[in-house]
Amino acid sequence: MNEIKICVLGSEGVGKSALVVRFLTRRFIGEYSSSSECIYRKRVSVDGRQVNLELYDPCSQPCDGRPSLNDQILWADGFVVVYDISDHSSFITAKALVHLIRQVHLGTTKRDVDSLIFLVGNKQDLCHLREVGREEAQRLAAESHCHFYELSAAEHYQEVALIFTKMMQNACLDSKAKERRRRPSGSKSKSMVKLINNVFGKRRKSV
Ligand SMILES: Nc1nc2c(ncn2[C@@H]2O[C@H](COP(=O)(O)OP(=O)(O)OP(=O)(O)O)[C@@H](O)[C@H]2O)c(=O)[nH]1
Repeated sequence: MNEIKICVLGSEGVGKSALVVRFLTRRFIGEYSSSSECIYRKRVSVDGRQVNLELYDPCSQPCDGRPSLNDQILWADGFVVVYDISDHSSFITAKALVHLIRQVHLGTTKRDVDSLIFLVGNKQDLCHLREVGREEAQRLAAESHCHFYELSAAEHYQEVALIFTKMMQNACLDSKAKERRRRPSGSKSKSMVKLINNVFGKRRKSV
């Protein structure tokens, strides 16, 4: 795999841009434009392998030419689904997004993307305003077989970097597994052809 596409989804203001910018620049800036969508491109090393990372941060405001949610989901290999721990409605949206991603991929690409969905509770620094319990989010992650992290883009760099790194590693493993699944059947059919040729070749000789 030479390319990994990650889409960051979640309701308005949960900190999607903050997470992406934190990962790419190590900085927390505070205010980000929400009227434009961005695809960030970066060449990264994943377990010693060079890959092109594309990170999609969609805009929450309606804007011209914005791809539909389904198209965004089909475009991506992996998903960071973000909610704000101090806003329960954002968790409900995250839950719906996790279910939608699984449905869309299982229905259209027949891909099991469970290992490539990361549910992320952001704004952990606002725990005095917490509306979403850790256990509630852990339950959703367990039911949906996806990964779960809680962090603060404002305060943590290492945790943010870990999420994106793990996601890229999983995407590479997923593509390797796919290649392996394809290869044995290819070599099996090749050896089957060889076997058939041998059998018929021998018969022809004996005639
Ligand atoms: N306290 C706190 N505030 C945060 C954190 N992450 C982001 N914010 C703030 O939350 C607000 C929204 O952050 P954005 O990164 O613009 O959120 P978004 O999800 O990209 O927003 P839209 O593009 O409008 O959907 C900003 O004021 C950020 O400073 C965090 O970890 N802690």
